[in-house]
Amino acid sequence: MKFPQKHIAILGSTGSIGTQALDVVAAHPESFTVEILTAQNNAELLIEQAAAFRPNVVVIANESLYDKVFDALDPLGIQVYAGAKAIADVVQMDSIDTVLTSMVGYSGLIPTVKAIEAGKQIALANKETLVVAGELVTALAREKGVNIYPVDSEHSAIFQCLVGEFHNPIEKILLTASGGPFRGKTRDELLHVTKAQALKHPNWSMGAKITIDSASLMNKGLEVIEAKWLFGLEASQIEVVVHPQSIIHSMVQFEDGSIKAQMGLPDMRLPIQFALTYPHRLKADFPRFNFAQYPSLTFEQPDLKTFRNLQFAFDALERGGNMACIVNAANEVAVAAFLQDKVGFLQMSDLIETCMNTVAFIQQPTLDDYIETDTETRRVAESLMSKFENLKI
Ligand SMILES: NC(=O)C1=CN([C@@H]2O[C@H](COP(=O)(O)OP(=O)(O)OC[C@H]3O[C@@H](n4cnc5c(N)ncnc54)[C@H](OP(=O)(O)O)[C@@H]3O)[C@@H](O)[C@H]2O)C=CC1
Ligand SMILES: CC(=O)[C@@H](O)[C@H](O)COP(=O)(O)O
Ligand SMILES: [Mn+2]
Repeated sequence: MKFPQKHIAILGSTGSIGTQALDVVAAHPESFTVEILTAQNNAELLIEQAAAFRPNVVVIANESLYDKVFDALDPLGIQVYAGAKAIADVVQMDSIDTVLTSMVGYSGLIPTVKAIEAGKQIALANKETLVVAGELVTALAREKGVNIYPVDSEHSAIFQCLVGEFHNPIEKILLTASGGPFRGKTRDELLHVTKAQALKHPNWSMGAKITIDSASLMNKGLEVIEAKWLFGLEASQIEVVVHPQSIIHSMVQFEDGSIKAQMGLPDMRLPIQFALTYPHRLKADFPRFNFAQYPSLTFEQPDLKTFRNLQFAFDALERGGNMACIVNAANEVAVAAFLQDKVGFLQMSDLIETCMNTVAFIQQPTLDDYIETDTETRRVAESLMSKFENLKI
């Protein structure tokens, strides 16, 4: 079977996933045409990428940067738009068949919904979309006959284990977690950790938000929720296993007890490429794993009492409705505040817990309810923050 050329939009092309996606494209120019690139603030890199990959369209979300991007790219015949609404509009263009959602945070939700409504295939890096509105988004994808291919390394691993097994029920998945830079630390030791320490992930180089999420195990919590919606699982079928080396990217256990694992060196280009090329595997020169260099692969249980965010994610799954949307919005405010030295590391969890107990719960949310919940949670979280700032340890 020949791999058909894909016409892609890369949302968040200037980020960690976006730039690695462009590396994948550059290595296979015959397989991909980049039609659309988008970014938030990094106009210089967006212009540079557009000059190299010659998309038809670019969008800069920050409207104040429109003139700068337009002046650079209009002479190249590239259409330039600005604003969040423009991102949600361009993903519906006829010229594309696939959208890689690699922007960070809640900003991914509406463009992903619009792309699915237009029947585009989704390569999903933006896990927050499924955390906020997984039930709605996956139902819409089924209705429109759209596939959502996971980019997140763990979910790609699970997907790769399931190829050839789609008719076999999953008994459970084993979602691996590195444990982050603070694995093994006590709450007392976490009281005074700095953002510089939290930004040092042991195995992966990623954007700031997901790196802080990894340090607090919120990333694993978001991934538990992401896995539920991608693979149609109950919370009881999702087990988190700490695996500090990040070589086994996750595992699936079937009903006969067999466990399949997907392994490799930590390198996001592989899951990005597989999400864009499934069911094909394109030849790639990513560095190969060598067992002799890893004589010991180790496993341990997560510490949910110290890293409370992971427990909150399981609680949110049990509550259902808009609870995961509340957790996500509170976490986005908490992480931004931690990165600005406004709250301490452990206070991020306190902020999320208070929002979970404060913001109105809705059992059957509509898209408008999710949007309202996100806005309301941010309002509550910001107002709580002023109190937390005074208490900062
Ligand atoms: N990095 C990784 O290895 C992995 C990432 N993911 C997920 O992929 C997503 C992207 O992560 P990552 O690449 O690390 O993030 P980065 O912060 O590196 O990049 C984010 C991208 O999104 C753009 N962006 C930021 N805010 C907005 C906004 N409000 N509207 C539109 N665009 C915006 C940024 O533009 P600008 O540069 O102009 O600010 C940038 O292009 C996240 O959801 C993350 O959880 C999942 C697995 C692994
Ligand atoms: C590369 C990737 O998928 C990240 O989500 C990574 O998994 C973060 O690692 P931990 O959250 O396990 O520390
Ligand atoms: Mn991951």
